Amino acid sequence: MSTIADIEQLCIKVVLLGQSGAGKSSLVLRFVQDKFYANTAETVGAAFLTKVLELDETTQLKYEIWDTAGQERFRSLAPMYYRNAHAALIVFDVTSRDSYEKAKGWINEFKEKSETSDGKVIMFVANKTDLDRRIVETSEIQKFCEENGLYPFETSAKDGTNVHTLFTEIGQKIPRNTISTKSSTPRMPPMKPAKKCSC
Ligand SMILES: Nc1nc2c(ncn2[C@@H]2O[C@H](COP(=O)(O)OP(=O)(O)OP(=O)(O)O)[C@@H](O)[C@H]2O)c(=O)[nH]1
Repeated sequence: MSTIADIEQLCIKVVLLGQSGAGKSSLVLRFVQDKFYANTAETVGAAFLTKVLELDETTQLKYEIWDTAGQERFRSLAPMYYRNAHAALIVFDVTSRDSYEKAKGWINEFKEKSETSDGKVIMFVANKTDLDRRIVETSEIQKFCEENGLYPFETSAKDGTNVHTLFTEIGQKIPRNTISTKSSTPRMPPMKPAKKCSC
């Protein structure tokens, strides 16, 4: 019957890495809930959030997002969260050179230790671009990304600039053959949630 649809769900694992205060949790909350909080509690260990986007009538993209804690005392936990991730968002605060330098330090660690197969996507995310006391300039970031094969992205979790685009681009850049899929059982409209994937 034409009203029965098979919904395929593609699951991608995304991890956020970067110094404490860079705005990792704020970016995730902007994407998942479209909210921003001026005062946030520091992340302890990691937080896990999901969001499902409809790609078309028969395909959903499920983001399984690990928002890691930036405090140094949690650093040794990070491999648990970035292992087998399809994509990493390495985030820094454009008003802090220290935050930028710390972000650079995450790149090799993720490249070498994430154990993700082909098609690893690394977004180098310059956050807090709404602030006028910016220190790390776009030209410097672009040059660094060109030299290191990264995708540069400028965002503001506060005003929402580029946040949705950042996450949708991740979905587009990850090669489809590296993403696990699960077809839901056939179902009738109105739509029920698709069967959960196991990745
Ligand atoms: N102006 C501005 N402030 C931001 C932005 N993103 C985050 N903040 C603020 O920066 C502070 C830290 O943000 P968080 O999202 O908690 O930072 P985090 O990287 O998750 O920090 P940890 O959990 O400690 O690793 C909070 O006060 C946020 O409100 C932004 O884009 N613009």
